[in-house]
Amino acid sequence: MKTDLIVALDVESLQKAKDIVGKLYPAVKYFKVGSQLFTACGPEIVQFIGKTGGKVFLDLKFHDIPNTVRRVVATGTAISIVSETTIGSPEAPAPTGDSVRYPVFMMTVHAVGGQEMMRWAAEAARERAAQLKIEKPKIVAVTVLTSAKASSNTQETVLALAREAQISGLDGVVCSAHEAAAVRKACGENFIIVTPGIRLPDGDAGDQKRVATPALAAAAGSNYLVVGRPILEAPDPLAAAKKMLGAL
Ligand SMILES: O=C(O)c1cc(=O)[nH]c(=O)n1[C@@H]1O[C@H](COP(=O)(O)O)[C@@H](O)[C@H]1O
Repeated sequence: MKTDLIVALDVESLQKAKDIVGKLYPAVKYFKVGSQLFTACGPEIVQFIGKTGGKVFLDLKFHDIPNTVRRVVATGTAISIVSETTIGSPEAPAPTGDSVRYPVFMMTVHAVGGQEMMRWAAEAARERAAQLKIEKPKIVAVTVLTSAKASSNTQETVLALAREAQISGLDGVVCSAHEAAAVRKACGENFIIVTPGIRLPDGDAGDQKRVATPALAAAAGSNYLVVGRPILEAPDPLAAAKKMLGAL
Protein backbone atom coordinates (compact mmCIF):
# COMPACT_ATOMS: atom_id res chain seq x y z
CA MET A 1 0.00 0.00 0.00
CA LYS A 2 1.24 3.45 -0.93
CA THR A 3 1.37 6.23 1.65
CA ASP A 4 1.23 9.83 0.46
CA LEU A 5 2.05 13.16 2.06
CA ILE A 6 -0.54 15.92 2.45
CA VAL A 7 0.82 19.31 3.43
CA ALA A 8 -1.52 21.32 5.67
CA LEU A 9 -1.63 24.90 4.38
CA ASP A 10 -2.19 26.39 7.82
CA VAL A 11 -1.36 29.96 6.80
CA GLU A 12 -3.28 33.21 6.99
CA SER A 13 -3.40 34.45 3.41
CA LEU A 14 -3.94 33.39 -0.17
CA GLN A 15 -0.52 34.75 -1.08
CA LYS A 16 1.28 32.72 1.58
CA ALA A 17 -0.58 29.60 0.53
CA LYS A 18 0.29 30.21 -3.13
CA ASP A 19 3.97 30.69 -2.21
CA ILE A 20 4.08 27.40 -0.32
CA VAL A 21 2.27 25.47 -3.08
CA GLY A 22 4.64 27.04 -5.62
CA LYS A 23 7.63 25.81 -3.62
CA LEU A 24 6.32 22.29 -2.94
CA TYR A 25 4.49 21.19 -6.09
CA PRO A 26 5.17 18.73 -7.78
CA ALA A 27 7.25 17.05 -5.03
CA VAL A 28 4.05 17.33 -2.95
CA LYS A 29 0.76 16.70 -4.75
CA TYR A 30 -1.77 16.92 -1.93
CA PHE A 31 -2.59 20.10 -0.02
CA LYS A 32 -4.93 20.54 2.91
CA VAL A 33 -7.05 23.68 3.06
CA GLY A 34 -8.28 24.08 6.61
CA SER A 35 -10.50 26.51 8.46
CA GLN A 36 -7.89 29.27 8.85
CA LEU A 37 -7.00 29.52 5.17
CA PHE A 38 -10.55 28.96 3.95
CA THR A 39 -11.84 31.65 6.29
CA ALA A 40 -9.19 34.01 4.93
CA CYS A 41 -9.61 33.44 1.21
CA GLY A 42 -12.45 31.04 0.43
CA PRO A 43 -12.74 28.85 -2.67
CA GLU A 44 -10.08 30.74 -4.64
CA ILE A 45 -7.33 28.65 -3.08
CA VAL A 46 -9.09 25.46 -4.19
CA GLN A 47 -9.10 26.71 -7.76
CA PHE A 48 -5.45 27.78 -7.54
CA ILE A 49 -4.25 24.40 -6.29
CA GLY A 50 -6.33 22.64 -8.94
CA LYS A 51 -4.87 24.77 -11.72
CA THR A 52 -1.37 24.10 -10.41
CA GLY A 53 -2.02 20.36 -10.72
CA GLY A 54 -2.33 19.57 -7.02
CA LYS A 55 -5.19 17.90 -5.18
CA VAL A 56 -7.20 19.60 -2.44
CA PHE A 57 -8.16 18.08 0.90
CA LEU A 58 -10.83 20.47 2.19
CA ASP A 59 -10.66 20.06 5.94
CA LEU A 60 -13.52 22.07 7.42
CA LYS A 61 -14.61 19.31 9.82
CA PHE A 62 -18.34 19.69 9.36
CA HIS A 63 -20.32 18.89 12.50
CA ASP A 64 -23.95 20.02 12.48
CA ILE A 65 -27.46 18.72 11.98
CA PRO A 66 -27.73 16.25 9.06
CA ASN A 67 -29.55 18.70 6.78
CA THR A 68 -26.91 21.43 7.18
CA VAL A 69 -24.07 18.97 6.61
CA ARG A 70 -25.84 17.55 3.56
CA ARG A 71 -26.06 21.04 2.09
CA VAL A 72 -22.49 22.06 2.81
CA VAL A 73 -21.05 18.78 1.51
CA ALA A 74 -23.04 19.24 -1.70
CA THR A 75 -21.70 22.79 -1.94
CA GLY A 76 -18.14 21.63 -1.27
CA THR A 77 -18.49 18.96 -3.96
CA ALA A 78 -19.26 21.72 -6.48
CA ILE A 79 -16.82 24.26 -5.08
CA SER A 80 -15.82 26.98 -7.44
CA ILE A 81 -14.48 30.51 -7.58
CA VAL A 82 -17.05 31.52 -10.14
CA SER A 83 -19.38 33.95 -8.43
CA GLU A 84 -22.66 32.36 -9.12
CA THR A 85 -25.54 30.77 -7.31
CA THR A 86 -23.68 27.49 -6.93
CA ILE A 87 -21.98 28.69 -3.80
CA GLY A 88 -24.37 27.96 -1.00
CA SER A 89 -27.03 26.14 -2.95
CA PRO A 90 -26.83 22.38 -3.33
CA GLU A 91 -29.67 22.40 -5.83
CA ALA A 92 -28.22 25.04 -8.14
CA PRO A 93 -27.12 24.12 -11.65
CA ALA A 94 -23.57 23.04 -12.29
CA PRO A 95 -21.03 25.87 -12.35
CA THR A 96 -19.77 26.83 -15.74
CA GLY A 97 -16.24 27.56 -16.93
CA ASP A 98 -13.42 25.57 -15.41
CA SER A 99 -14.69 25.74 -11.85
CA VAL A 100 -15.55 22.11 -11.31
CA ARG A 101 -12.64 20.84 -13.33
CA TYR A 102 -10.79 21.16 -10.03
CA PRO A 103 -13.09 19.51 -7.52
CA VAL A 104 -11.90 18.79 -4.02
CA PHE A 105 -10.44 15.36 -3.61
CA MET A 106 -11.36 14.80 0.04
CA MET A 107 -13.44 16.49 2.77
CA THR A 108 -13.87 16.01 6.52
CA VAL A 109 -16.84 15.71 8.85
CA HIS A 110 -16.73 14.95 12.58
CA ALA A 111 -17.67 11.34 13.39
CA VAL A 112 -19.26 12.47 16.66
CA GLY A 113 -21.90 14.20 14.51
CA GLY A 114 -23.52 10.76 14.35
CA GLN A 115 -24.48 8.14 11.81
CA GLU A 116 -27.40 10.01 10.28
CA MET A 117 -25.23 13.08 9.69
CA MET A 118 -22.47 10.96 8.13
CA ARG A 119 -24.94 9.06 5.94
CA TRP A 120 -26.43 12.30 4.63
CA ALA A 121 -22.91 13.61 3.97
CA ALA A 122 -22.00 10.51 1.97
CA GLU A 123 -25.23 10.68 -0.03
CA ALA A 124 -24.84 14.39 -0.75
CA ALA A 125 -21.33 13.91 -2.15
CA ARG A 126 -22.47 10.97 -4.26
CA GLU A 127 -25.53 12.72 -5.65
CA ARG A 128 -23.85 16.06 -6.37
CA ALA A 129 -20.84 14.41 -8.02
CA ALA A 130 -23.12 12.28 -10.21
CA GLN A 131 -25.10 15.39 -11.20
CA LEU A 132 -21.90 17.21 -12.17
CA LYS A 133 -20.34 14.09 -13.72
CA ILE A 134 -17.20 14.47 -11.63
CA GLU A 135 -15.39 12.07 -9.36
CA LYS A 136 -16.99 11.95 -5.92
CA PRO A 137 -14.84 13.57 -3.24
CA LYS A 138 -13.82 11.14 -0.51
CA ILE A 139 -15.55 11.94 2.76
CA VAL A 140 -13.57 11.03 5.86
CA ALA A 141 -14.59 11.35 9.49
CA VAL A 142 -12.41 12.89 12.18
CA THR A 143 -12.40 10.53 15.19
CA VAL A 144 -10.38 11.54 18.27
CA LEU A 145 -8.16 14.55 17.58
CA THR A 146 -4.43 13.86 17.68
CA SER A 147 -4.07 16.74 20.14
CA ALA A 148 -5.92 14.65 22.75
CA LYS A 149 -3.74 12.69 25.14
CA ALA A 150 -4.06 8.91 24.84
CA SER A 151 -6.27 7.35 27.49
CA SER A 152 -7.14 3.73 28.20
CA ASN A 153 -10.16 3.94 25.90
CA THR A 154 -8.83 6.07 23.02
CA GLN A 155 -8.37 3.10 20.72
CA GLU A 156 -11.80 1.71 21.54
CA THR A 157 -13.43 5.11 20.88
CA VAL A 158 -11.59 5.55 17.58
CA LEU A 159 -12.58 2.04 16.49
CA ALA A 160 -16.23 2.58 17.39
CA LEU A 161 -16.31 5.87 15.45
CA ALA A 162 -14.50 4.28 12.49
CA ARG A 163 -17.07 1.47 12.35
CA GLU A 164 -19.91 4.02 12.48
CA ALA A 165 -18.27 6.00 9.67
CA GLN A 166 -17.96 2.88 7.55
CA ILE A 167 -21.55 1.76 8.21
CA SER A 168 -22.68 5.26 7.24
CA GLY A 169 -21.01 4.97 3.85
CA LEU A 170 -18.01 7.22 4.42
CA ASP A 171 -14.70 6.51 2.74
CA GLY A 172 -12.46 6.59 5.78
CA VAL A 173 -11.33 8.32 8.95
CA VAL A 174 -8.76 10.68 10.39
CA CYS A 175 -6.94 9.14 13.36
CA SER A 176 -3.48 9.02 14.88
CA ALA A 177 -0.88 6.43 13.92
CA HIS A 178 -1.45 4.83 17.33
CA GLU A 179 -4.90 3.59 16.27
CA ALA A 180 -4.26 3.14 12.54
CA ALA A 181 -3.35 -0.55 12.61
CA ALA A 182 -6.49 -1.43 14.59
CA VAL A 183 -8.67 0.62 12.23
CA ARG A 184 -7.08 -1.04 9.21
CA LYS A 185 -7.79 -4.48 10.69
CA ALA A 186 -11.38 -3.63 11.58
CA CYS A 187 -12.35 -1.69 8.46
CA GLY A 188 -10.37 -3.41 5.71
CA GLU A 189 -7.91 -2.52 2.98
CA ASN A 190 -10.09 -0.08 1.08
CA PHE A 191 -10.93 2.14 4.03
CA ILE A 192 -8.93 5.40 3.91
CA ILE A 193 -6.85 6.29 6.95
CA VAL A 194 -5.59 9.87 7.20
CA THR A 195 -3.03 10.52 9.91
CA PRO A 196 -1.90 13.88 11.32
CA GLY A 197 0.43 14.28 14.29
CA ILE A 198 3.42 13.32 12.18
CA ARG A 199 6.88 14.26 13.42
CA LEU A 200 10.44 13.21 12.64
CA PRO A 201 12.19 11.73 15.70
CA ASP A 202 13.78 15.08 16.62
CA GLY A 203 10.64 17.13 15.79
CA ASP A 204 8.79 19.47 18.15
CA ALA A 205 5.35 17.97 18.88
CA GLY A 206 3.81 21.34 19.82
CA ASP A 207 0.18 20.76 20.84
CA GLN A 208 0.08 17.28 19.27
CA LYS A 209 -0.07 14.42 21.78
CA ARG A 210 -0.50 11.18 19.80
CA VAL A 211 2.42 11.62 17.41
CA ALA A 212 4.42 9.21 15.26
CA THR A 213 7.14 9.24 12.63
CA PRO A 214 6.23 8.90 8.93
CA ALA A 215 7.65 5.35 8.88
CA LEU A 216 5.58 4.25 11.87
CA ALA A 217 2.38 5.73 10.47
CA ALA A 218 2.98 4.10 7.08
CA ALA A 219 3.72 0.74 8.73
CA ALA A 220 0.48 1.06 10.75
CA GLY A 221 -1.46 1.34 7.49
CA SER A 222 -2.11 5.07 7.06
CA ASN A 223 -2.82 6.12 3.47
CA TYR A 224 -2.18 9.83 3.92
CA LEU A 225 0.08 11.63 6.38
CA VAL A 226 -0.87 15.22 7.18
CA VAL A 227 2.01 17.54 8.04
CA GLY A 228 1.84 21.25 8.75
CA ARG A 229 4.31 23.13 10.94
CA PRO A 230 7.35 20.87 10.46
CA ILE A 231 7.20 21.87 6.76
CA LEU A 232 5.65 25.35 6.91
CA GLU A 233 8.05 26.62 9.57
CA ALA A 234 11.18 25.01 8.13
CA PRO A 235 13.80 27.34 6.65
CA ASP A 236 13.50 25.29 3.44
CA PRO A 237 9.96 23.83 3.18
CA LEU A 238 10.78 21.78 0.08
CA ALA A 239 13.77 20.16 1.78
CA ALA A 240 11.62 19.47 4.87
CA ALA A 241 8.87 17.89 2.72
CA LYS A 242 11.43 15.74 0.92
CA LYS A 243 12.83 14.64 4.26
CA MET A 244 9.32 13.59 5.36
CA LEU A 245 8.78 11.72 2.09
CA GLY A 246 12.21 10.12 2.43
CA ALA A 247 11.32 8.94 5.95
CA LEU A 248 8.28 7.00 4.74
O1 LIG B 1 -8.42 16.80 10.46
C1 LIG B 1 -7.21 17.06 10.54
O2 LIG B 1 -6.56 17.29 9.55
C2 LIG B 1 -6.57 16.93 11.86
C3 LIG B 1 -7.12 16.02 12.73
C4 LIG B 1 -6.45 15.69 13.92
O3 LIG B 1 -6.87 14.82 14.69
N1 LIG B 1 -5.28 16.33 14.19
C5 LIG B 1 -4.75 17.29 13.37
O4 LIG B 1 -3.66 17.80 13.69
N2 LIG B 1 -5.40 17.62 12.21
C6 LIG B 1 -4.83 18.68 11.33
O5 LIG B 1 -3.56 18.28 10.85
C7 LIG B 1 -2.66 19.38 10.82
C8 LIG B 1 -1.45 19.07 11.67
O6 LIG B 1 -0.57 20.13 11.68
P1 LIG B 1 0.87 20.07 12.36
O7 LIG B 1 0.69 19.63 13.79
O8 LIG B 1 1.36 21.48 12.24
O9 LIG B 1 1.68 19.08 11.56
C9 LIG B 1 -3.45 20.60 11.26
O10 LIG B 1 -3.89 21.28 10.11
C10 LIG B 1 -4.64 20.03 12.01
O11 LIG B 1 -5.79 20.83 11.83
